[in-house]
Amino acid sequence: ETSTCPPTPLLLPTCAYPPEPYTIERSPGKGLGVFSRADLTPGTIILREPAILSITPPAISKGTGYPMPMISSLVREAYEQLSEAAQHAVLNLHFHVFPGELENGHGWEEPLGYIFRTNAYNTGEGIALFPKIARINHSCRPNAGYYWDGNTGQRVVYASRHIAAGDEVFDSYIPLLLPRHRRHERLERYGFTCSCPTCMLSGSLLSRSDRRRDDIAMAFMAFKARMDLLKPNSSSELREARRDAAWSLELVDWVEREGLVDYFAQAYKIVAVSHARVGDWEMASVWANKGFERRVLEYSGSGWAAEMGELTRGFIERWKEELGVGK
Ligand SMILES: C[S@@+](CC[C@H](N)C(=O)[O-])C[C@H]1O[C@@H](n2cnc3c(N)ncnc32)[C@H](O)[C@@H]1O
Repeated sequence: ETSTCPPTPLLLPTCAYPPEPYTIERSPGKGLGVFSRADLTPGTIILREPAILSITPPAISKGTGYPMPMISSLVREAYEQLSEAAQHAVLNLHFHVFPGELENGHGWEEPLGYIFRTNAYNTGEGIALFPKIARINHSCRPNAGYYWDGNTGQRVVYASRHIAAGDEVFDSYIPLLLPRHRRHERLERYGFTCSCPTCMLSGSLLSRSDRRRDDIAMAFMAFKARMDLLKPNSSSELREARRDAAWSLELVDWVEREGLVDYFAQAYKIVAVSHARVGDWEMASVWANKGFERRVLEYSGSGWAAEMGELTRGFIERWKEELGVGK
């Protein structure tokens, strides 16, 4: 069971898992779900899958939705090209319809459009269905992340934290830096109310979590404006930069407490850059390296991993200069 490695390379140099470290089973209250068959360390690839049906949607202006009848007919066209087995796999997918929607006649009289709305993911060029990945349920504290690998034309799902054998694999369908009521609004189109550990909090624990997610979103925005690496020019600017550096560590604490693994790298980068601004090259190097490790774990071939690697190398050079080593 554990001897054969998958044909596609794992990020990890050794393969201690069965070829497919997941299974698709019933998940109580959630329909089908994907479950881990082994203890998975962060970064382990769980699933790679090419699209079974893909469309290139028309360009839309930001903030407006796709014209649904048009999407529906693009999906229908693509569906007609599929083999019978592939058509069967598509029609087998779960879909959500709002009461009365089927009768309203907005061009979605058949399930294809609804199947697409409930299950499709973005690829580099379009929107597509992946029948196995479509079985992954949502959590606001997910244990899996994903990316589109344009080189192989596959969507890749990886463990973003440790997943024990038998655990359900969850990704997130929505942005997570929102309080619970706003996350639930975003999830309405999927027809369920999330009951993940974060959504099940109540009283002061829930308000704390909601506030933290809001605060993290605001802190990310505030830091974005200060990531220019300019050295402080006056004693007041230096004081402010030192305050930022201390605050950045608090931001990491919030992100880690919320278990928002998808945002760790972003928070670590903020700590690194904030400490670089005040000339603390040791802290800058250590935190940039943490961010780099995280980016590599998420997707070693990404531009973000390359960028974080560059930043880390630069900070380490400055640290070495300060220590007078490597000359
Ligand atoms: C992309 S599908 C996921 C796989 C689906 N469970 C199935 O049986 O095919 C999305 C649907 O799964 C269900 N779902 C996903 N996450 C859920 C959750 N946290 N709690 C309850 N239902 C969930 C909802 O019915 C949703 O419309």
